[in-house]
Amino acid sequence: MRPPDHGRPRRDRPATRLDGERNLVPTKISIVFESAYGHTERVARHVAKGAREITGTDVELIEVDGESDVDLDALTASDAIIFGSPTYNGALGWKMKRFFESTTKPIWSELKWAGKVAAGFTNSGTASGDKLGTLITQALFAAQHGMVWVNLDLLPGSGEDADLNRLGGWLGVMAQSDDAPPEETPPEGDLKTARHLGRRVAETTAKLRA
Ligand SMILES: Cc1cc2nc3c(=O)[nH]c(=O)nc-3n(C[C@H](O)[C@H](O)[C@H](O)COP(=O)(O)O)c2cc1C
Repeated sequence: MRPPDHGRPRRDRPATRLDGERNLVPTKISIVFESAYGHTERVARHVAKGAREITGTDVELIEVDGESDVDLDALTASDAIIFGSPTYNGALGWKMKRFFESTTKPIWSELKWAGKVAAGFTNSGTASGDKLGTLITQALFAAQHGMVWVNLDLLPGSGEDADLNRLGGWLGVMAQSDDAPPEETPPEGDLKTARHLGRRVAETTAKLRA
């Protein structure tokens, strides 16, 4: 019996891994986020930074304010949508929920976002803080829309501030802010993880478009 060939290069088709030099497929990624005090916004900016490292990726940051409606046509024109929210009471914030519900009639009823790439991130005050509740809600929303969820392909960090995947999550980015202002927290490891997710979404989106 032949051993599995996971990870071996295939010679019968061109390599599909894309990097900054080789991504010739232009893609558009929208990052829709909520943030009351700026910590989740900082995470969003690092997700954007990672995505922009992949040449040809156009990134737009859209903050939901709970009053104005998000331009759903702009999102429909995107190849990928990344969702970000603080965790409040173990779930996502109401502004994000309001945005989710605003898509049901105009978007979900015709499955207009089916096939788009999706991913998510959250920030909360404590290390766990039940952040998973937020990420699960984001992923379920994407699933109901027929979107393709991108997770984190990372081993867990050991909890040190600079560790990639410091808090050991896989469904999306988990970040932690304490009482310090957003200039000081979340720690570098969480921001690094956010950049990683941005790059991974951009690479995956370009591969799917190619
Ligand atoms: C109403 C409320 C509920 C909260 N619930 C949680 C929680 O369940 N878990 C947690 O770790 N932090 C919780 N926090 C802390 C927030 O998650 C944290 O302040 C927030 O992520 C900061 O993000 P922002 O600066 O983007 O608003 C809560 C804060 C508020 C105001």
